[in-house]
Amino acid sequence: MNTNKKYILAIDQGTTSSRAIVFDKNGQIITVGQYEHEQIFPRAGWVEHDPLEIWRNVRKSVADCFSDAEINHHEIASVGITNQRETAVVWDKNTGEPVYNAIVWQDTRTQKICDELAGDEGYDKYHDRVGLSLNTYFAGPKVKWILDNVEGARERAEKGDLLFGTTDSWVLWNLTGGPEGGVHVTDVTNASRTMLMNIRTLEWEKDIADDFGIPMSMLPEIKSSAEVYGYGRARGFLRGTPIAGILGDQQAATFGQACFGEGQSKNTYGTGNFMLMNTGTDPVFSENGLLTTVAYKIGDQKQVYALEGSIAVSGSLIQWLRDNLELIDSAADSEALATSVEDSGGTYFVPAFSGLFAPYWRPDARGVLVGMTRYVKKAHIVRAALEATAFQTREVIDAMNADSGVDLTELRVDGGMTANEFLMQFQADLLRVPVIRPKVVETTALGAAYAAGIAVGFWKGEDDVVANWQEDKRWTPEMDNKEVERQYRLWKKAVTRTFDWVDEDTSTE
Ligand SMILES: Nc1ncnc2c1ncn2[C@@H]1O[C@H](COP(=O)(O)OP(=O)(O)O)[C@@H](O)[C@H]1O
Ligand SMILES: O=P(O)(O)OC[C@H](O)CO
Repeated sequence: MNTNKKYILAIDQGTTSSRAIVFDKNGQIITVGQYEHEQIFPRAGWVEHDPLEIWRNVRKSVADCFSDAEINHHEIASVGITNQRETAVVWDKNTGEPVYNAIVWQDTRTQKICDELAGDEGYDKYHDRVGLSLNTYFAGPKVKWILDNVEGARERAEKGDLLFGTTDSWVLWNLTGGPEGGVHVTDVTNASRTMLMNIRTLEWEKDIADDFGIPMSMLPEIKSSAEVYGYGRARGFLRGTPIAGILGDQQAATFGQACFGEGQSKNTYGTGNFMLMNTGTDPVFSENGLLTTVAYKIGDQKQVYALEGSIAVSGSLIQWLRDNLELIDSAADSEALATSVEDSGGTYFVPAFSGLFAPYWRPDARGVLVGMTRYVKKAHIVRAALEATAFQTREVIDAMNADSGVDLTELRVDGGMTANEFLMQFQADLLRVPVIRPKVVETTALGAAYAAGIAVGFWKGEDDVVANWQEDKRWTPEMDNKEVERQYRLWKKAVTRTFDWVDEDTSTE
């Protein structure tokens, strides 16, 4: 291998921002470029991003990295891409113009589409083939919505002019040349979030695509998570550089956290919360509201599966307290406020803003703040909002335990909210096991970097990932168990108050 190649570049196209991060051989961060993009809320329940803004931000993030560290593409061995999953982009392959904004994973406008597809057979009708139940969360229904609602889109799609991709595919296609030879590919982990891929064969299910009215010509080619997909376009910053890793962001974090053994788990605390448990080389089908997903596939090795507990709203509740209620000036302020009071003053905040995801999957739920009295101050509400993340995680872990029989002995954590020490301590209290944060908390980008590095021989394999992983801090349970169970019981009672809120006549379109 060429010794000039000292680094791997990871592009993390997340829900709130796009980042580029340069890593060295020890998995340490050299430099970061980051740009936030606009969150577009055209109606209640709708969430969109501008794909062109995202692509612009990716380019700017890469340029910032190169200028900060005074490096160029000659020193980059390969590029890995990781991304917010399920967010659907449809664009014209001749012009590179999106036909509509990206419809984001949190968006609930496709409820009617899911109801109609479910018909008499129910929401689980594809579960055995794709590992998922019909839900607004996944990409397939969003593509159908675009084809059904954007004028002329279906005809253009049927003519073969339109392409679909999650944001990994969108970024890869643009990086590799766009209309001039762009590569239209996704990886198995992202494809496993569309409802269109067979979870065992890792191939598109034509029957299901037909049910959704999605022409096969729109779908990207499904490849492994670590192989060379293409090379940076001639006039870009990454000219000639192999793009060699793609993992959906939660799978990338699982990889970056070195969860390679069956039963090993990580929990990422970002916009939402996503816990994944490695279940080995055969899919496990949940009976407790978890998703079956592909964790990773390295080149032509057999794929590894995971059970996933997805929580739609965690860090975004803190953003909402900041932006919509203006209770705090910054997300970090939530910690000082929460610890200025002894407890949540009897309040419980269930942020069912997009319905409830795991383990309930209740699209009819909406957010509630219960237990309010005149005693309650803003600090109690902020504390309840932080505690909500930990309670939701406990519910997911209970479901994991029921499905897998694995008793968690520790939890590896990462993501923006793990900066909050109060939350981490409360999490350890609720779970009764140590919560452990690694030194590099950018595990999402790191996981994609590892996949890309392994594909080109920069790293040898998973052993290098394990060797580079280092513990930074751990929180151990302190709260009295009786008190934990009392609060957890009240939390569950609060959850039941969110159900059945959306009536037949509530518009979701
Ligand atoms: N100190 C903090 N306390 C609580 N929440 C925080 C803190 N710092 C960041 N967050 C939350 O973490 C989220 C950002 O985490 P990040 O991992 O960057 O998210 P994503 O990858 O989903 O864009 C935001 O929703 C923010 O509100
Ligand atoms: O971009 P994040 O970190 O909020 O992750 C989004 C998830 O991939 C959605 O499934």
